[in-house]
Amino acid sequence: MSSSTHFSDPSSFQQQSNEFISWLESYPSVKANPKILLADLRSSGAGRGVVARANIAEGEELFSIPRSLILAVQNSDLKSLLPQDVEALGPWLSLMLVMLYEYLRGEQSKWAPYFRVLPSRFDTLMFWSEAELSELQGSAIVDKIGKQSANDSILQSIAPIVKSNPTLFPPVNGLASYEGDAGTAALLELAHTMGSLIMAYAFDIENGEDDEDEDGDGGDESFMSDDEDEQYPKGMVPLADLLNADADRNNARLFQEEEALVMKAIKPIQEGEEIFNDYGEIPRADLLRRYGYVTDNYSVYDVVELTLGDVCQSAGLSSSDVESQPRLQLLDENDVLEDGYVIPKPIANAKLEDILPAELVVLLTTLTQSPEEFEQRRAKNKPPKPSMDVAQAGLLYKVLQSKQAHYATSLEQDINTLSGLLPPNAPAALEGSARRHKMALQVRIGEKEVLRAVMTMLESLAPGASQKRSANGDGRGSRNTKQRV
Ligand SMILES: C[S@@+](CC[C@H](N)C(=O)[O-])C[C@H]1O[C@@H](n2cnc3c(N)ncnc32)[C@H](O)[C@@H]1O
Repeated sequence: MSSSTHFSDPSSFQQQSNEFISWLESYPSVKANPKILLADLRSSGAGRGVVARANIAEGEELFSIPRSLILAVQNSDLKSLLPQDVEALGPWLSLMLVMLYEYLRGEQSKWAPYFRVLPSRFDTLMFWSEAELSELQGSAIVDKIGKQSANDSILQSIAPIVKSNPTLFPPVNGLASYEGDAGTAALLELAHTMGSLIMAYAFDIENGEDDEDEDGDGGDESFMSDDEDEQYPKGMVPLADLLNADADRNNARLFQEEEALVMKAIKPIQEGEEIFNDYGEIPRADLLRRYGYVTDNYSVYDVVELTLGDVCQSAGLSSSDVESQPRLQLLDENDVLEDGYVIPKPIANAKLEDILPAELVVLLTTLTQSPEEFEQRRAKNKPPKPSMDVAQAGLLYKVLQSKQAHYATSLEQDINTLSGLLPPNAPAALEGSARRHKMALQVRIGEKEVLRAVMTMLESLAPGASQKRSANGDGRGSRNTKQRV
C-alpha cells in the first residue's frame, strides 16, 4: 500500500475515513473502544491502519462488528434477486459476485461508505507488468500468480450472470453492456479488483460457535482457488480489515462470537502504537503475491521452493514423469513423492534435519542409490531409509546451485542495488514501479540468502560440492552442468 496512488480519491482520504467511522457508529450494535483511531499511514506506505490513542490492556475489546454488517453473501439481497444459488459458486466467486453487485449499486448499497475507504489499485503480483515480473525471475512465486485461471473462472462463472442481469450489474465507463472486447475487459478489471480485495481483506467466516480465526484472515489459498478442506464462506469485515500486519508485531486478534466479530488486544498496547493483526507466517514472496507489500520483519519466514523437476534435472533424469521413472514410481506408490519441496530459512544453529522436508531427503536418497541398491528396494516395494550423506548432500547442493543460476543477478548485486535505492534521507514510501522493484529485490535477496545458508550447511557434508561454485560465489552460469557429485 503506498501513499495515495491506491485510493481512487486520495484528496478526500481523511473525510472518507471520518464518514466510514460515522457510518459504523450509526449502527447501535457496533462497539468501538474510544482508545483506537483509524489513522492515515500513507507517509509510511501503509494506507490506513488502526492506532492506539491511549494505553490498552491485554484482553481489552477494541471493537465489535455485528455479523449483520459483514459484506457477505448471507447479508446481501442479491441472493433473492437471482434465480441461481449464489452460494453454489463457492466462497471466492460468490463473494466476488456480491461485491460486484453492491459496488455497482453505488450510494444505494448499505456498504457504500465502506467501499469508499477500500483501495482500487493494488501492488499484488496479479497487477504487475511483464517487465516488473521479470524482476522476480528465478522465484517460484511467479508460477503461483494464477491470473489465467482467475480469468477463466470469472469468464465462465461470473460473466454469464452479470451479462444476463444488466439491471443488477449496470455497465461501467459508459459502456452499453459487458459484451464484446471492451465489455469483457471492463468486467475482468472490476472482478479482479473485487478478487484482490477478497484476497487481502476478507476473513473466513465461521458459523459462530467456534470463536477464533486462527490465521486472523481468510486462509492461505491462491488467488481464487478454494482449499477443498476449508470451505468457510468469506466475508469482508468492516474495520477489522483495516488492521495492517507486520509479522511478530501482532498484538490483536479477531474472535468470531455468535452475534459479532470482536477484535481484542492480545498484548498490552501503548499509546501511539499501531494495532496489528496476524496475516500468518508467510514468506515475503507470498506476502507480495497476496498482500502487495513486504517488510523485513517477514524475512524469517523466507523459503526456497524446489520442484520435483528441479531435483530430477540435477540428478540427470530425463524427466520427472512418474510413469517413465522407476525411482519416482517407487516413491509415488509409497505416497512419499511430492510435486514440490519447501526449505525454510535456517535459524541459528539449525541442523539440516531440522530444515529439510523428510520427503525431500527420501527423494535424494532414492535418486543417489546405486542400481543394485535401488533394485533391492524395488523388489520389496519399499522406499529407502532417508539418509543425508555425501551423495545426497552433493545432489542437493547441485539442485540449489542450479536454482541460484535461474536468478539474473547475484545476491551481492541485489544487496548493492537495494542499498542504492534507499539513501538514508529518502522517503519511506516509494511509488509505482520503483516500489515494486524494491519489493522484488527484497524477495530475491531473501530467497538467495536461504539458498546461500543451506548451501553453506551442505558444504560441511559434501566439501567437494563447494569447489564447483562459480567465481562470483553463487553458482550462476553453472546451470547446465550434469556432473554427479
Ligand atoms: C487488510 S488491509 C489493511 C488496511 C490497508 N492498510 C488499507 O489502507 O486499506 C491489507 C493491506 O494493507 C497493506 N498493509 C498491511 N500491512 C502493512 C504493512 N505492515 N506495511 C505496509 N502495508 C501494509 C497491504 O497493502 C495489504 O494488502
